[in-house]
Amino acid sequence: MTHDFEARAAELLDAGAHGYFAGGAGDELTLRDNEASWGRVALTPRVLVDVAHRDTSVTLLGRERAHPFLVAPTAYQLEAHQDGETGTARAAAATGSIMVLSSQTTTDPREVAAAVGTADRWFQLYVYRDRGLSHDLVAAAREGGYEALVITVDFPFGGRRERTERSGFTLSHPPFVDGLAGPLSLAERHAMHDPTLTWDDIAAFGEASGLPVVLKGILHPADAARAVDAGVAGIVVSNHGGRQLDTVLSGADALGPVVEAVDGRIDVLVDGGIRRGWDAAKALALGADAVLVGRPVLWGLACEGAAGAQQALEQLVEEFDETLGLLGCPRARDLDGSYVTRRPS
Ligand SMILES: Cc1cc2nc3c(=O)[nH]c(=O)nc-3n(C[C@H](O)[C@H](O)[C@H](O)COP(=O)(O)O)c2cc1C
Ligand SMILES: CCCCCCC(=O)C(=O)O
Repeated sequence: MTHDFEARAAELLDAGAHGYFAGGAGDELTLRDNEASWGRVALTPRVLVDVAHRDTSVTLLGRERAHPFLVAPTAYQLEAHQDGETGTARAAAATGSIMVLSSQTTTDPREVAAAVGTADRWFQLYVYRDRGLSHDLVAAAREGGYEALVITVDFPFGGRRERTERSGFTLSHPPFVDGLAGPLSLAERHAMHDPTLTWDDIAAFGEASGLPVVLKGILHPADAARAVDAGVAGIVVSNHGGRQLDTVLSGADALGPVVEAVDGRIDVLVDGGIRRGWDAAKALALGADAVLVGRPVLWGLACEGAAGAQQALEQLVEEFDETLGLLGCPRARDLDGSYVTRRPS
């Protein structure tokens, strides 16, 4: 059970690493609301529908995928378990999930790719002040056969992560990027991010990489519309797992207006607080094309390496399939607003 992994990981990980992985920004109101807000969306099932056979597949960036779950990019996975990013990639491959590898990976993107052959993989890009460094990361991603570039746009600089600071997190495994930039302290690592990044910079990375671009960290419908105009292939509605600005809107609450603004012109993904298969069904009913999952995979990895990460993903997919059946909507593609109701607050 993913909740068991969460509890066990808190015991297994040292306090520093656990504080970093689990923590959010400020008073962690958004961190808590990320999970709570899926609970405010109620499922409204239909009955007497033949659900003997269910189809969990969705289409994303023009390709059919077995189910709507992606592994969210999370940094420093060797701090969670010796299987690290390679273990997570194996788990993703075994479950037909797209792995999104972080720019702050502790394993060379090409090594991660080599461990999973032709399995689907995307690369998450941080645009650093040193643009050459970001272009070097893109080059490594290209060599590793990553199929899309997920540019994170909600990190002009790091949020106020008080739990991480209190926990005394330090890195014992140097991130891959340190091999390009030199060893960095945590403060220097924060300072690498480019606070001058604007819409004008996005196209350059798309053109240089030749890969479809997905912008991660959109909450405002006006930014979603701007992303469509910028020519990207998709967006991720995300508040970075509650780790950037506390009290911002949850993914679940931001999704509807964003979907409306995008109006089907590009793919819309969402993350934050998705812990159960039925949360993903709600996301699709509200108009998302797919969902990303961060901490549940990390907790599985921390407890049992690649096998634990795989178990966490398998549980989500299984629950999603069951939800389609019990909801009376046997095809994931048919989920729409008629299957959800906002709980009165
Ligand atoms: C420990 C940790 C590290 C993260 N590292 C990154 C990262 O390197 N790049 C990025 O775009 N997002 C990063 N995120 C944010 C996740 O991609 C994702 O948006 C978030 O975790 C989703 O919420 P969830 O953990 O509730 O599923 C990180 C999140 C966590 C918890
Ligand atoms: C320590 C600064 C870099 C953090 C990059 C990873 C990340 O996005 C996170 O949320 O943590």
